[in-house]
Amino acid sequence: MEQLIVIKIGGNIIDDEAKLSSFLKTFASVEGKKVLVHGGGKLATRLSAQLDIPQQMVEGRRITDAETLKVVTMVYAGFVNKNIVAQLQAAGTNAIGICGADGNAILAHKRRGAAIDYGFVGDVDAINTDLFQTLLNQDINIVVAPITHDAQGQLLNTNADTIAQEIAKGLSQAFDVSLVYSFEKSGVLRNAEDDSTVINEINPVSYQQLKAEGAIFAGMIPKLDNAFAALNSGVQKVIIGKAEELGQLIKGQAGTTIRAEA
Ligand SMILES: Nc1ncnc2c1ncn2[C@@H]1O[C@H](COP(=O)(O)OP(=O)(O)O)[C@@H](O)[C@H]1O
Ligand SMILES: CC(=O)N[C@@H](CCC(=O)OP(=O)(O)O)C(=O)O
Repeated sequence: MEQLIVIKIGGNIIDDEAKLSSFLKTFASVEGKKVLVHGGGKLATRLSAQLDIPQQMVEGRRITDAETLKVVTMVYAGFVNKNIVAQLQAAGTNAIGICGADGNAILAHKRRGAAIDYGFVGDVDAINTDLFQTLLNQDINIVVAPITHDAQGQLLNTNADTIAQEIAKGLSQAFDVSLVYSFEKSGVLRNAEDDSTVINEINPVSYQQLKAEGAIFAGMIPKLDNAFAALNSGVQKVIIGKAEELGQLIKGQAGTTIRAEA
């Protein structure tokens, strides 16, 4: 099967003009079919503060009220998405920027049954694989913002790590998919403050141990949960590592490789 790389770019890189620009140049030079998923949570939080809209995160998920939904849509599906596409055009690679409502790319429903009310947060129901395949077959890179829709006119906010996992999973019938979570650190670290402590491989058993020891915490927990979910649903390879090392990550020469079995 033909290869497809789904790459998620972390919030701290999005927030750093120089790092983002360098990452996008590397991304543009990667051969083959690619999807880039981004968020922009830090910028959304900053803009909300400027607009006096209080923000609350629960387990890495933003409680999204009606005003916050407007901010995140403007930030993710607006500035961040279009800035990335413009930079990819400048780097000589064609790209199209979409959110989940565009071309019915990602259908979701408002989260239900949770102990707390997350507001306009969406859980994914379906990826429009035909749309992704049509664009990829035209050699157009797809840049995806983490805003979904429910087909009833409601936009929803969905975590970007989850969007990357769902796209990777959805396209794994048609492609041999590698999923790369790139962010500001060198991989999953034994000591989250020490970039020299990269763990080369993680499996479900070592994951539970590292979590129990407190070595894996915060945003890394949902990231790894998404990584295992992808591997258990047909995705061939999942790698977590440094955005600056994208080339090596894709070749499996850097970062942390996630394994479905011990
Ligand atoms: N063992 C670990 N190794 C690396 N990062 C970790 C670890 N445990 C927790 N983290 C935290 O997880 C964060 C990454 O999660 P998150 O901020 O959600 O990702 P992203 O940058 O992709 O949006 C890191 O910035 C780091 O603070
Ligand atoms: C529901 C939910 O939490 N959505 C996320 C989407 C953005 C995101 O995931 O961005 P980063 O990857 O930059 O953190 C949020 O609004 O923060």
